[in-house]
Amino acid sequence: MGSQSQSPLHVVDFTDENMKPGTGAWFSACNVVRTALEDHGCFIAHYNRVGKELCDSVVCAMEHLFALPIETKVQKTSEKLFRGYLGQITWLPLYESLGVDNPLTMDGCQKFAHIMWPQGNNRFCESINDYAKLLGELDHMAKRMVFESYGVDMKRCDSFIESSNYVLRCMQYRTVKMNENELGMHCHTDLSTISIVHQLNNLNGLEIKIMEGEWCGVDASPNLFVVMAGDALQVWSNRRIRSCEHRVIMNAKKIRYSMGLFSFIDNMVHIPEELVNEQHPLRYKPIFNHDEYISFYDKEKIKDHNSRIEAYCGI
Ligand SMILES: O=C(O)CCC(=O)C(=O)O
Ligand SMILES: [Fe+2]
Repeated sequence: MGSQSQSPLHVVDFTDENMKPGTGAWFSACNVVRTALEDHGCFIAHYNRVGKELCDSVVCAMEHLFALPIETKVQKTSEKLFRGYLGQITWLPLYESLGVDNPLTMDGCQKFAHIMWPQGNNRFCESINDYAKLLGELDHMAKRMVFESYGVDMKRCDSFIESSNYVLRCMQYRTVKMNENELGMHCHTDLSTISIVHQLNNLNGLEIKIMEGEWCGVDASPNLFVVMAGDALQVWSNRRIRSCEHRVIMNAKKIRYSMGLFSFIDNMVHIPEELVNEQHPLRYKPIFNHDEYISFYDKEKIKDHNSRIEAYCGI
């Protein structure tokens, strides 16, 4: 399964209160973000706004959620891919997940909670919504940094953010039984623009592919979040950024909980002209329909993300 190596992943410090647009700290962080996304499709955000206490209450919410009977969990269905209940998958036996649609709004959290607990569950909704909003702020900052680092107008970034929709996927990995494979989640790229992944209860497992055959583990901490480029950001960036290949190896001795905030675009995605020049000729059709791409993924089942993107919008 390839070897582990010392972390070459870039870390961006979001704990500095003075790091605001226009400052030197912001400017240098933008450069690190761009280099990291171009090199590995991801960076590690050191972000302390969630903190241990909120993490603990979200872990508690996850324990209650996944302890519900399967018949209840399967009630969360969705027309959209990967947003309903996923579990009992023969080739991914350790994995179970549930997607909360529109988690940045209290209404989204309540709609989800009502499916799981018809009488409602305020405590669950409050923790999940507080947590998702903080991840949402990180998502917005990451997008601003990406746009700024390529010199793309901030108004374009604001409309990119405004036309984003989010799902918070709550994930549980059970421990392996004797002689069972430790693969928690196969190697893949996400279909999102940006995904933020958090190893919620401090158990490692997430690995990033840094080169063919070389994997790099990510340390779990309440303050470390992996910000990954998805396929849609690869297209938006005219393939300057590559979408992040990752997997989960489940060698923990306890149930592992992780969270992913995935963002998608409602409108068309336009490749900015700032990203196209002689050195970087246009690689994809300049207008990309994110929903249509997800349907294409579902229908065509092309595993390799570069071949999939190429087949959908290559020129
Ligand atoms: O559980 C994790 O750490 C990552 C999960 C993941 O990659 C995904 O849901 O797309
Ligand atoms: Fe993923």
